[in-house]
Amino acid sequence: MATFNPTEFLGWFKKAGGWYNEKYLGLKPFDGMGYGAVALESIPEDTPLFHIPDSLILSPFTSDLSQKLTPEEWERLDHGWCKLILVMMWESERGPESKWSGYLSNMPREFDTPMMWDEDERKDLKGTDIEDRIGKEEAEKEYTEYLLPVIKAHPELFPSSSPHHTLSSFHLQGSRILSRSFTVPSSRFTNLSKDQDDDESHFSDDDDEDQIAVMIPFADMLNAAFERDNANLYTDEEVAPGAANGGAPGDEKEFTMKATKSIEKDEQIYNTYASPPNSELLRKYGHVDILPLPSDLLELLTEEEVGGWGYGNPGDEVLIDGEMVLQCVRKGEDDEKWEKAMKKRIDWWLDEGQEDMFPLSLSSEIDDSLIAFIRLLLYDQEWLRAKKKGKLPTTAMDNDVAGVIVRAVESRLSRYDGDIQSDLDVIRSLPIDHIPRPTSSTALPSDIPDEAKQVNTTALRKCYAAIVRLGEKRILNLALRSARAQINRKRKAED
Ligand SMILES: C[S@@+](CC[C@H](N)C(=O)[O-])C[C@H]1O[C@@H](n2cnc3c(N)ncnc32)[C@H](O)[C@@H]1O
Repeated sequence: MATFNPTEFLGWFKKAGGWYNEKYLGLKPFDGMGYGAVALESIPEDTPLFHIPDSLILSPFTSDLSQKLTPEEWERLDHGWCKLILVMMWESERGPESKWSGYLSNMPREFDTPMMWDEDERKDLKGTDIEDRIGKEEAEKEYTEYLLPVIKAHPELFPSSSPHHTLSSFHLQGSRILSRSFTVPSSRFTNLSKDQDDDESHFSDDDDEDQIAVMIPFADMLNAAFERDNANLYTDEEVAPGAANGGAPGDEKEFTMKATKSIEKDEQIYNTYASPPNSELLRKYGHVDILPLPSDLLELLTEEEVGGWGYGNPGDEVLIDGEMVLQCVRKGEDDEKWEKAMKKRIDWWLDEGQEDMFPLSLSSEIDDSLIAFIRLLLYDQEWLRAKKKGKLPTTAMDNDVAGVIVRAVESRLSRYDGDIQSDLDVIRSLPIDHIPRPTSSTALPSDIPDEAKQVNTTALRKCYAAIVRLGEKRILNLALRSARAQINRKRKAED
């Protein structure tokens, strides 16, 4: 992250039409977090911190790249983040001529997400929810299939000698999008051109449904940590007229970052990344959240699971795959007829807008939708009622449901190589103060000398992977205990 130059970035931002609250907000490095925003004075709640006109958002709609390609070429790029990545490559290629030059030249060039780990390091993620979601091979296929043909066909836009559109540049831009983009309705941009074109014919209602990833300069300078957010990004409809810019709103649409609480001088200004579990934090951003776990959560764990290390991410989750649940419902050798019957039920479930991945969290309650899904597969009565009334199955836990949960969780646990003890050994090999984690004004307690905080990258990656595994195993063990307790309760009642 050493490429960031705050003076250059802020100068570019203002010149390009953005506004920020110079009285209250500064940018400075935070240990283990790269740069972030800091309160220069005590900030009252609701204070606008900066705002970004829509035209300053870097997106396939705001860049001119689409006009340099044929409509067919542009259409063919309509795949995942292909358009945005190519736009970022081309705008980087243009250097100072690009409207986003001061933004792109100040973006990080190095990432610590598992996508960038070597094969050995990635093995530490075996069994976790990240294991199958890194997607390196799929991403590279996307580069070869969709981007490379356009890049090769347009040497005037993408000169062959340039470093800006190689495979490694593709990974760089992809990592930037993964960790810094915002999702907005595409109608925001299509309506923009609608107003300009004064032609409504080619805008359908469906446009409102589409969400696209875009890069919002400055908004992506804020770090985040579990339940520490004190600022939020608002669209203009959500901001009172005249609040932004400290005065009259501009003619153009814009996004505004506002303080959602009063913020003390020198405190870090945090946005929210929606408190994802550590597996998602690591996959997307390359870090994990560790906090001292509150006593009510610690009480749910055994002494062995806490292991003298009472930290974790209270927002942790493990996903149980519907396919695995189906296999656990299967009793012995089922035939083709059974498969077909189950497929019907699962199709119905999905048509009802339900997910087929079920989150378990650090709680003794089992997710209602997992129970309902199991009941749908287990009981013909539930299926007939569901189909007839168009209602989801009930969410009552009984012995058979608990039995399926036990089998599914045991099967999920068997995917890891080691046990909780081995994870704790890796984690405890690093002093807690050497693992980046947020305090209010700096990332690490300031009385630790800088040299002592230096941790080698491999050791930190190993530790992050172990923290993800530990968080998941704690949750799975807890779910196992809850389901077994249900079975025991029933047995006792029967006795
Ligand atoms: C949206 S950017 C925030 C700005 C970034 N720190 C920078 O210097 O450009 C997200 C990245 O910031 C870092 N980050 C954010 N919150 C963090 C946290 N709680 N702990 C460690 N790193 C964090 C991670 O590297 C993440 O990928």
